[in-house]
Amino acid sequence: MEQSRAPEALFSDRVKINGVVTLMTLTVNGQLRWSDRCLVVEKEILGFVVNGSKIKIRTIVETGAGICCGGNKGALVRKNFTFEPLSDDLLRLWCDNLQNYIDSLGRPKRLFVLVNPYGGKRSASKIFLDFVKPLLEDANIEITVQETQYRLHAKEIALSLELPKYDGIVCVSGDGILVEVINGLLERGDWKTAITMPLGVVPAGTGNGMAKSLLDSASEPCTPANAVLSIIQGHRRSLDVATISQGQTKFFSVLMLAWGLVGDIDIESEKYRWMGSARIDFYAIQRIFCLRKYNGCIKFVPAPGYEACGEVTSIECESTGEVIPSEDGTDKLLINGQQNGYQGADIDMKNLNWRKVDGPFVSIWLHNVPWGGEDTMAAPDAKFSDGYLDLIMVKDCTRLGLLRLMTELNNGGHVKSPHVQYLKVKAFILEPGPRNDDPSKEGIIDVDGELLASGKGTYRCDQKTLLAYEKLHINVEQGLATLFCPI
Ligand SMILES: Nc1ncnc2c1ncn2[C@@H]1O[C@H](COP(=O)(O)OP(=O)(O)OP(=O)(O)O)[C@@H](O)[C@H]1O
Repeated sequence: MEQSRAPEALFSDRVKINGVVTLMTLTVNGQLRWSDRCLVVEKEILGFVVNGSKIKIRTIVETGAGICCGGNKGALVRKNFTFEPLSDDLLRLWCDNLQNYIDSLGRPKRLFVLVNPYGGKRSASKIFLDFVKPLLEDANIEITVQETQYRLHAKEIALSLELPKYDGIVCVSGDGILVEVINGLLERGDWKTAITMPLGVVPAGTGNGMAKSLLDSASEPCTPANAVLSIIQGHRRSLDVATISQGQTKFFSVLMLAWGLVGDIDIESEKYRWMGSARIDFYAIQRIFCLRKYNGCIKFVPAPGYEACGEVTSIECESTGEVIPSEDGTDKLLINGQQNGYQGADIDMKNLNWRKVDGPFVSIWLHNVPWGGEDTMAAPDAKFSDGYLDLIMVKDCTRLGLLRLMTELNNGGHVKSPHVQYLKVKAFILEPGPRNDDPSKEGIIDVDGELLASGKGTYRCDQKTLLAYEKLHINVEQGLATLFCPI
C-alpha cells in the first residue's frame, strides 16, 4: 500500500510561537508547517518583516479558512502571525530561507500604479488606500503611484515611462485606463520590449471586463483584493491585441468592438449616467422597443471550423490613407509616435480566405475576452491568447427575442440562440452604413467602451473621434501583451 510521505524539508527547526516551543518546517514545495497548521507560501504568504528577535509573517487568507492549507473560498483577509527563532543565527537562517523561496516565485518587486479617481463610482482612490497599498506594502513591493488627471493621461505616461525601473504597471481603474496604457506602449519606438511589460488591473471602473475575465478564469470573485493578490503572486498570461486601422490611423484594442445595438446602448446610455448601473438596462429596453437596423457589410476571415458563415469574397489591399487632421490636438496625440510604433499584425490581408455578410444588421460585436463587464459574459468561448476575436452577430430578431437575449447576457446563453451567429475570426473589415429606416442618420462605433467613430446625426456626432464612420480593418496579433493573472 502506498504511504503519503511528508514533503521534504528545505529548512526546519524549533521556534517559539506564543511562548511555546514547537517544530516549524519550510518544505521544498513551499509550505510553512508547524503543529497541525500549514501555509502555502505562493498563495497565502505576502511577505514578512523582522521585529527584534521575531519574524512577522504577513498572510492573506480566505475568511473561514483560518491558517491551514487550502480551505473554503471566501472573502480575503489579511492576517499576521509571529514566531521567534531560538537564536540570532537561526533568525538569519529563517529569513534567508523564506526570502530565497519567495524570490524564486518571480514576483514583481517594483510596480508603477495608475489610479483613475474619475472612473466608475469614483471609488478608485478609496480602493487604492483600502486594498492596493496595504497589500503591496505587506508584500514588500516598492510602488510609484500616479493619479490620472485627464483623458489620455495614462497613455501619455505609458509613452514615456522609464520601463526598466518597473516589473509591471497596475491600473486601479476600469478597462479604459488599461487600453490607454496598451496604446501608449505600442506607440513607443521600443514597443517590442515595452509591450512585454506585465500589466495588472484592479477593478475600480464601470466596465471591469478584463479584471472579471482574468479572475473568473480562475473561478475567483472579481474583487479588488483578489486582483491585487494575483498581481503580487506574479503569474502572467499573454493577451491578443487587435489593431483597428483606417488608413494610417490605428487604435489598439484588447476588449471589444461594438456596432449597432450594443454600441448604441453602451455609448448613448451615458445620457443617463446619473442612474448608475441601471442606465444600461433602462436604455437597452428603450433601444429594443425603438429598434434600429444598420445597412452596411462585414467581411471576415473565419477561424478553422467556422467557414460556413457568409459567402466567399475577396478584398482590395488598402494599406495607405490619410491621417485625419484635428483642430484640438487630440487626434494628433493619438496618432503621435505611430510611425515608429507597432503597425499591426504582419499578415498579408489580401491573400486570406475572406467571407462576407451584407446588412442590415441589428448588432455586430467582436470580443477578445469572455466578459465585457462584471455582469456581461459576451463571448463565453473567447480565449485570452488564441489569436482570434469572437464575433457575435445579430441580423434579425423580434423585440421579445432581443429582450430574452439580454437576460442571458450574464451567463453567455445568448450565443446559443438561433438569432445569433457566433464564430471566431482572424481578421475583420467593417463597412458601416446608415440606418435602414432613416438613411440621413448613421451609427456609432464603440471600442473598449470608448467612442471610436460617430456618423451623421448620432449622439455626440459633433465630438471629434479618432476614426471616421467609414470602412475600417481589424487584425489580431496573438499573445502580444502580457497580463498578471491569478494562479
Ligand atoms: N482625471 C480624469 N478626469 C477625467 N477623465 C479621466 C481622468 N482620468 C482618466 N480619465 C478617463 O476616464 C476614462 C474611464 O476610465 P476607467 O478605465 O477608469 O473607467 P471605465 O470603467 O473604462 O469608464 P467609466 O467608469 O468612466 O465608465 C478613461 O477613458 C480616461 O481617459
